[in-house]
Amino acid sequence: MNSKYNLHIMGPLAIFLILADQLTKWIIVKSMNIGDSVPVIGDILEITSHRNHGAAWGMLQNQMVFFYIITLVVLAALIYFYRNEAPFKPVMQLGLTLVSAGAIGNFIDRLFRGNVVDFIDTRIINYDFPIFNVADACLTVGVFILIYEILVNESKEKKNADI
Ligand SMILES: CCC[C@@H]1OC(=O)[C@@H](C)C[C@H](C)CCCCC(=O)CCC[C@@H](CC)/C=C/C=C(\COC)CC[C@@H](O)[C@@H](O)C[C@H](O)CNC1=O
Repeated sequence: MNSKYNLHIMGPLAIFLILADQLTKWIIVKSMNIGDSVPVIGDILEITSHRNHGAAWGMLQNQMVFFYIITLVVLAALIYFYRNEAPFKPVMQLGLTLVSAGAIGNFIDRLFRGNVVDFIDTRIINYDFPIFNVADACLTVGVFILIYEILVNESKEKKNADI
């Protein structure tokens, strides 16, 4: 994992995550009615068939054109950073790959379904977290990896500057 772009790893990983996201959503659409819920781990984790016409927490309902534009801008930014900031930085490449796969997964839903299929229904420490999907999980983990990478890099650069 130390070639300049590691595309032989990140490419297949992105494709796998997008396929996993689309396959899980397809199974939910085909096998459950909207609102159906199946307990997996007590009431901590359930599979609930849900549709979101907005963004996280249902923000900006039915603003599909806005979501298309935002997603394309996000993807363009991710490609730019991958080419210009991520060479020889596998952790940053991983974060960018996860965010890209998540954005594409939800983009496919918005384009062909007009909404996003959600089904992972968790209750974390009694907080009823919004129902989400594999693409959201990729986006969120990818965002945290990028935040970590940027913070770690900044602290390293400061240390080098102090020497
Ligand atoms: C994850 C980003 C949301 C995702 O953004 C996308 O598609 C991107 C590519 C395009 C959006 C139009 C633009 C980004 C808006 C920014 C945003 O929203 C800030 C979010 C912060 C984030 C920390 C990074 C919290 C996390 C929340 C959730 C995820 O929990 C794991 C709950 C998900 C449920 O509300 C679920 O119903 C959502 C539904 O699936 C549609 N998903 C989206 O809009």
